[in-house]
Amino acid sequence: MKGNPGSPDAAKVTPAREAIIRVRGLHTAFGPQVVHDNLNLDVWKGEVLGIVGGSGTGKSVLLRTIVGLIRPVRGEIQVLGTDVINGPESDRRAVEKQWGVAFQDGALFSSLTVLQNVMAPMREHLRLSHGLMKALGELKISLVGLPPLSCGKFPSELSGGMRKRAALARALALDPKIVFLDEPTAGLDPIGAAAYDDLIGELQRSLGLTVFMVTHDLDSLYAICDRVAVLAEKRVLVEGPVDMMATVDHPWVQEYFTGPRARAATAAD
Ligand SMILES: Nc1ncnc2c1ncn2[C@@H]1O[C@H](COP(=O)(O)OP(=O)(O)OP(=O)(O)O)[C@@H](O)[C@H]1O
Repeated sequence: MKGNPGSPDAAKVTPAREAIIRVRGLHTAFGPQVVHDNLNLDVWKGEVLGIVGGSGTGKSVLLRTIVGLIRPVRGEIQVLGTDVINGPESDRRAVEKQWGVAFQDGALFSSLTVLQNVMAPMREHLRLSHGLMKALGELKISLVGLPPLSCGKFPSELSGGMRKRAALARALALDPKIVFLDEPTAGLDPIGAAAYDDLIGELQRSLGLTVFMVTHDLDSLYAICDRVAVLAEKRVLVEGPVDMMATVDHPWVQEYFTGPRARAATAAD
């Protein structure tokens, strides 16, 4: 198993792959509450990385910190080689166009239609004609498996699963290199969740995306994740392929990856 990049033996065991996201010495806190303390993480180009951990271990905070919604107390985060914490704002703005984010609840603009939602990042970052943005928006919407009819619907007129797909279409609006997903299958029935996993896997392969996915869904981990990073004790406790997690000697990791739900997910894989 690959060690935490902060560990002394990391250089020996880390394969020569390109880190598209590199987090070093991250310290995040809300007042007196420390969420991350000296957290290190590498996300490899082209992988689907699942971020797991008990409730409140800081998975969503990590995602939100990487995409610039939360300012850490200290630490370094490089995305595509750009220092997004301490570098110039213009560099951050440039790299921001290269990622898309789909939040758990979709976080779609309720007063905009699905198509207008998908076109919103294009309006902000691209200088294209309305017709071209509309055509691109419709393309993204079909890419995530939504019917053309959904283009004119408002988020409140969609099912939960459709809202998640619409959020994904918006995350793909600018042809990003990296997609951040916060609990993408939460609230979906098992068939809907499996279909969403298939979609992510297919998009990752066809578009060459790197996917950073916060999840509690063991089925997703086994179905589409190349690697898993476990958050515990305010840091990345361990990272490596999902089928190696059962060998990790840590109570939470053992319970999570060898419990009955894990056995069911492995059997279904
Ligand atoms: N904006 C905020 N202000 C204050 N505290 C926050 C804020 N956002 C998160 N926290 C706290 O940070 C901790 C980590 O939250 P986070 O949402 O990252 O957990 P999580 O690992 O994603 O949990 P879950 O699996 O339950 O979603 C929690 O204790 C939470 O209350």
